[in-house]
Amino acid sequence: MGLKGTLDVDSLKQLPVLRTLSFMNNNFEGPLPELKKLGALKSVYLSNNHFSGVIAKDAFAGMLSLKKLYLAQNAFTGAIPASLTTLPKLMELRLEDNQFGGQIPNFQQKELQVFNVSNNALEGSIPAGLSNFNANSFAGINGLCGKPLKACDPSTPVSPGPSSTSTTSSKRPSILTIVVVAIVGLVALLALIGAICILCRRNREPLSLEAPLPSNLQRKAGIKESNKLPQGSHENSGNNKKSENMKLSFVRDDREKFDLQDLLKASAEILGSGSFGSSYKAALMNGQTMVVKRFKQMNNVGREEFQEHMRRLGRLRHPNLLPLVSYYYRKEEKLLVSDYVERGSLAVHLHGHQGLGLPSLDWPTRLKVIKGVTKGLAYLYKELPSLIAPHGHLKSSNVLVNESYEPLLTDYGLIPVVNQESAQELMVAYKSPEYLQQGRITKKTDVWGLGILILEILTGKFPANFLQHGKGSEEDLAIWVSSVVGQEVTNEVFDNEMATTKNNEGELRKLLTIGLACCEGDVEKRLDMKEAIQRIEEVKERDGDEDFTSCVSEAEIKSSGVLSDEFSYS
Ligand SMILES: Nc1ncnc2c1ncn2[C@@H]1O[C@H](COP(=O)(O)OP(=O)(O)OP(=O)(O)O)[C@@H](O)[C@H]1O
Repeated sequence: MGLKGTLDVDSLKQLPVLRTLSFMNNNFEGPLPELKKLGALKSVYLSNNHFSGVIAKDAFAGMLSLKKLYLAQNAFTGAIPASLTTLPKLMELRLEDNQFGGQIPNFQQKELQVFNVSNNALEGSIPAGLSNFNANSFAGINGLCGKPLKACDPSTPVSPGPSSTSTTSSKRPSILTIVVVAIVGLVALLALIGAICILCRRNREPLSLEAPLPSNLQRKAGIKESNKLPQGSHENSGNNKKSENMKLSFVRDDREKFDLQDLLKASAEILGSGSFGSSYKAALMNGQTMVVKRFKQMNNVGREEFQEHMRRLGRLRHPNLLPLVSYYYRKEEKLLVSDYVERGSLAVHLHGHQGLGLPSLDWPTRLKVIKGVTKGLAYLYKELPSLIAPHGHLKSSNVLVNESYEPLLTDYGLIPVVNQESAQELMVAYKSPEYLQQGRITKKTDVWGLGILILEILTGKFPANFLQHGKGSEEDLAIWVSSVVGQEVTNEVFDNEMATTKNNEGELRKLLTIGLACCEGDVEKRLDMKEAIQRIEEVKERDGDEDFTSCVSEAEIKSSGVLSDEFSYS
């Protein structure tokens, strides 16, 4: 568009969900904008402008989500910033047609798929981590050597660590390298001695985590850590029982471990405040992004029983369950840690998508979500037979969706550990008609939750009680459900953003009828989970579909064990 001038990053900071920035093919000038102020960016396209000058070494520090960076065809000079080598998710880097000098920093990211530094003034050897790229990625640079280009002269400096900015000639750096190596060696030795001293001291005086870094989880969340915590290792080697009990406990073996300290120091962002407390997104330095949910009312059982229950939840494995990764136990509060799911919750996709510029969910996607939720529930029923309501807190904000819109249930299986009083006040299971009328929860309580969810997905209406976080709104929900039940099923009932056609009308109605049967107030008349699953699996995307869809679904169910003979809720 021929835009020119400089970019005002500070004004863009007011767009917290901004993920992609593109000003390619314009006439912007001046130094590289301070992109790290927009730390959540995933893609930055600034190629073919007039940006110039040296880019600071740490210009990209902390941009842990950055996947694509296009700065080609500008007039940048100086070294390629070393902080680029620390970006865990970097997949595409295009720096061609600039005047970058010095050596290429030591890129080692395995995800890197596109890399181009051609037509710059670089020199030295190509780092081993880049040797698989095509020679075109390094074209037009005489000073470079090593795979995929010609072999290096023995005197050529080996690719430097991330902080090198050397622009010296090919002979002198070898002396420089020796000096650098000597200094690095000395520093390493001092660090080792320092570490030994610290370790010795730690044995006597456990480290306190009272020194929060700016913008870390501890400060944002106000998580109290008055107790002394165990040392860096998650496998506490000491016999100190108190320390043993203060560690972050992993319930899965297949996950890279991290410490509570790592979590507390991670840069954090609040995802939202639910009925129990807040959930935080924490970006760890090792590239993992986790969600930490704080629970204050979770003292229904003692420590041992709590731990046993967490281990039980940790053993669950199903494509439609968000796995619990680890937890932290403290008498006053518990933290449950799971993976961050980029696409967020079903609630956002159903009710908040317009504000975020997301498309509304179409009918096939909604059907897929309902089928996935059903499979996840069936699995919970099979694996947690001792729980009367194995999920217990089913609602659209507790259904996350992955990249392919496969639903992932979260906050499941928590009724046994949540304080009874709070559970009654806050958890969806306790809003069921049978609880409100007879004060009981049954094996069909989750079916009722499923029914509400189906109605919510089909009508696009937000059950009022969810808006109010479940407080004092039982009536609203009941009225809402019965008002839907009372209506004749006409097409107006359906969310008009679903873009339905004549072809799928019959199937939509079929599903709505199932949803209503799941919401039947009389528990005896309500579908049980097995019936609900079978009937939902029979729903197809379109009327008149060949039996193909249902055959596939049945095969899927069988392979997941959902409809096996042992499957029974009685
Ligand atoms: N692992 C996750 N990845 C992405 N978003 C998440 C994750 N866990 C929770 N969220 C979202 O964060 C927000 C806050 O979640 P939280 O669980 O604290 O509250 P809630 O689901 O609204 O209510 P409740 O406390 O009753 O479960 C919700 O929008 C939820 O969908």
